Amino acid sequence: MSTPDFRARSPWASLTDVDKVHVSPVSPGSIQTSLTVPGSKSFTNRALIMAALAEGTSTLAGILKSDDSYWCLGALRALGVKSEVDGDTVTLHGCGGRWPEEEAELYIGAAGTTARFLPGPLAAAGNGVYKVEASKRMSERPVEPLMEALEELGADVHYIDKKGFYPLEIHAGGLPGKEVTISGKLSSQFISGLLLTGACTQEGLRIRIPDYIVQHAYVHITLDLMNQFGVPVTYNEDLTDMQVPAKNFQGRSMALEADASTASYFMALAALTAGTVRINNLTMDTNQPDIGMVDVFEKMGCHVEKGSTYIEVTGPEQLSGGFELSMKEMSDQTLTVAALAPFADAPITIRDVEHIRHHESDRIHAACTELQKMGIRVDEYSDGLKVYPGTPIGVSLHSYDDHRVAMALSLVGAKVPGIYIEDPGCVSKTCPTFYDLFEAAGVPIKFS
Ligand SMILES: O=C(O)C1=C[C@@H](OP(=O)(O)O)[C@@H](O)[C@H](O)C1
Ligand SMILES: C=C(OP(=O)(O)O)C(=O)O
Repeated sequence: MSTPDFRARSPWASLTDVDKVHVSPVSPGSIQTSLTVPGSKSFTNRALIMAALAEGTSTLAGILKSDDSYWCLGALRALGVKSEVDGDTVTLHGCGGRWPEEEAELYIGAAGTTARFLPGPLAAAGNGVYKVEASKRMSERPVEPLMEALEELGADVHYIDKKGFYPLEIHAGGLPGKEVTISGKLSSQFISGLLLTGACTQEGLRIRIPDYIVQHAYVHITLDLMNQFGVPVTYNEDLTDMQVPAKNFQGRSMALEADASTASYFMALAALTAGTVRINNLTMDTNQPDIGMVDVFEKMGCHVEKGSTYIEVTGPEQLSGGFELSMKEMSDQTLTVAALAPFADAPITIRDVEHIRHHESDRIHAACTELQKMGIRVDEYSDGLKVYPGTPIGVSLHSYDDHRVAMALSLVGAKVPGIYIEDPGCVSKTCPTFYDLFEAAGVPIKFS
C-alpha cells in the first residue's frame, strides 16, 4: 500500500498535519447551496507553460493554486522565467522561445501535465542540461512513448534511475522538427506535450496518431489555447493528423475556466443527497471532458439546469442504475461514478478505462478495494468495474495519495455514518480547498 509522498505537497497545500477526516452524513434534501470552484488544472498548467515560452507578458486570472500548478510555476522559475502571483492571478514575463537558464534542476511534483508537457519544450527551446525530478508516483507513471518520440526528433534524454521513467536529464540543443508518430491509447498528455514541442521546433511538426486518443477533449483544450497564444495548429477531425507551425507563442491576458472535474464532486453531492448544488462559474460551454458528468447525473435521475452562467444539479429520492458507461473520454470521473453506484437501484458498469491504472493510483483497483472494504459487491475488469447496489458500512478508507480517490470517497461519507478518509491532504494536488467547500456546502467535516 502506498505511503504519501509528502515532498510533492507544496506550500499551496492544506491539511499537511492531518491524518484523517471524518465525513458525516447529511439528511436528504438538506444541501441547498451554490458555490464557486477553483480554476482548471488543465488550463492552468497549459497556460503557464505557453505564457512562459511566449514573447511578451501574460496575465492569467483565475489560476488553480494547488500542488500541480505550484510545482509547474516553480519549474518555470528555475528555467529563468520571472513571474508574480497576486491572489489567483499570475503575471509571467515570457522568455521569447528560449529558456534563459542553460542549466537547471527542476522538481515537478506529481503532475502528469507538467511531466508530459515540459520535456519537449525543454529539448526544443533549451540549450543546456536540465535535470527533472518528479514525485514517487509520477516516477512510476509512463513517459517512455513521449520520450521515444522526442528522441526520434533528435532529443537527448538520459534516464537517471530506470529506463523509461522519471527522474531524467535532457541535454538540450534545439530540435529540427518535421514528423513524428505516437500512440494516443495510453495518455492524451503525450500528444499535448508534442503539440507544445512542435511550436518550439525549427521547422514545425507533423504529429500522426496511428490509433486513437484517450480523452481527446484534452488535446482540443491544448489546440484552443495554442491558438489563443498565437500558434494555430491545423488538424483533421479525429485528431490523428496535426500540423504545428514553428512559431513563438505570443503573451496575452486571459481568464481561465473553472475546473469541471472539481465541480463534478459537488454536483455528485447533490445527486447523492437529494439536494441542490449550483456551480456558479461553470457552464456547458467548455471543452473539459468531465462536463460529460452532467449527462451521467441525468441518466441517474437528477434534474439538471444548464444556465448561461451556471449549472445546477438536483438529486432524486432514489438514484437510478442499470447501465454500462464507456468512460474513456472522461476517465478522471470513474471514481466519482463508482462512489455513487452503491446507492443506485441497479448495478453500474464502467468500461474502457484501462489507462487509469497508470494515474495517481491504480484507480480501478483502488475503487474496487475500498468499495469492498465497505461491504459492497464489485467485479473488477482489466478496463473497468461493475458496482452492485448495497448498504455501505462505515469504515476508514485509504486514499492512495490520490486526490480523486479522497474526493470521491468523501461523497460516501455524506450518506453513510462512520466514514473516515485517510490522508485527506492529498486533495491538494488539484483542490486544496476541497474540504472547506464540502463543509460550506453543508457536510460536517472533522479532522484528526
Ligand atoms: O491534459 C490534461 O490536462 C489531462 C489529461 C488526462 O490525462 P490522460 O490523457 O493521461 O489520461 C486527464 O486524466 C488529466 O487529469 C488531465
Ligand atoms: C490523472 C490526473 O492527473 P494528471 O494530470 O497528473 O495526469 C487527474 O487529475 O485525475
